[in-house]
Amino acid sequence: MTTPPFSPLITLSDGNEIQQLGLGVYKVDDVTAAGLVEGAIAAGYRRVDTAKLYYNEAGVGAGVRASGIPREEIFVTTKVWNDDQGYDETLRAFDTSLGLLGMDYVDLYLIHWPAPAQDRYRDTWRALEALHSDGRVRSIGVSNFTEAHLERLLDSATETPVVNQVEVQPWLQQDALIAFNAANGIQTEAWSPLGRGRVLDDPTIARIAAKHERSSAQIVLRWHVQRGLLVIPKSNSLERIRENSRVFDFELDAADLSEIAGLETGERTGSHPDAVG
Ligand SMILES: NC(=O)C1=CN([C@@H]2O[C@H](COP(=O)(O)OP(=O)(O)OC[C@H]3O[C@@H](n4cnc5c(N)ncnc54)[C@H](OP(=O)(O)O)[C@@H]3O)[C@@H](O)[C@H]2O)C=CC1
Ligand SMILES: O=C1CO[C@H](CO)[C@@H](O)[C@@H]1O
Repeated sequence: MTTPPFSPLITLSDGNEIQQLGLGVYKVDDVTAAGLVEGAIAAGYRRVDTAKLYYNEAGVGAGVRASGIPREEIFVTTKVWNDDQGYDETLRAFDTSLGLLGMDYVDLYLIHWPAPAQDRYRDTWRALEALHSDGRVRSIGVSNFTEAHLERLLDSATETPVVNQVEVQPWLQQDALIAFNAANGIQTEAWSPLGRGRVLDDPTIARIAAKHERSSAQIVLRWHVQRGLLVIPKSNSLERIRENSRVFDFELDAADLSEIAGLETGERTGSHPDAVG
């Protein structure tokens, strides 16, 4: 029994539509990924976020096929890893990813990190533009780009990235970067939206959860949704995957939003973009 899709669609600046809430699969092994993706699609998910780095592109592709839902109704994101940056290297890495996925196109291809010490992200971006123009990638974007990286990229780019996927969670709210992205027509996507599970014990979140009779995860995901961000929570449990999808039937009020705004500490659960690659 397949549940109908639950997620609202957001229109990207290239005109393509993307489900606001999708499934993240970092640290899900290849075999598990196939079953989880199939189960998530049965539960109404229509979007999966993977990467070469996650070593589960084959499992994601298998799960999509096993779901029985037509390929064009599922949105698949993958990413070029730091070791594959550069024009020719990226084209080769993309072919490998596509082969592992067992697909003939990817919906969204991202530069995983700017890796500024390598200084190859502008060449990498040219490869993404080529993949976009030949139709093998529907939308192109970046991940972990700061304002400075984006400004440098935009100086030489023909196309503007449509998505910037960055860490956003209640301790790292990224107001300035989200505003910069929006001013440039770039949709912000929140990775580790649950702070890798760590923010779920926050007493403020727990209090708001009790008030709405929801779980802490649902409160945090609803906060992302109300901020207009794309969001990709990960879980290894189908029960939690279903729980994480039930965030479109209640609303946080102004007092809740202002309490969550007060949780900003600047604490990252992942690395700073200048420190990777
Ligand atoms: N572009 C980038 O550089 C990055 C991208 N990402 C993407 O973002 C996705 C999400 O980020 P991720 O780092 O996985 O972390 P998340 O913030 O999604 O948190 C995942 C953790 O929260 C737990 N969890 C999930 N749902 C619930 C729930 N309802 N109740 C209690 N605990 C819950 C999971 O445990 P359990 O699995 O046991 O349920 C897991 O430990 C990744 O999977 C990946 O796709 C992530 C990091 C970097
Ligand atoms: O996508 C990712 C998952 O998490 C890793 C560890 O923090 C990151 O390096 C990577 O970007």
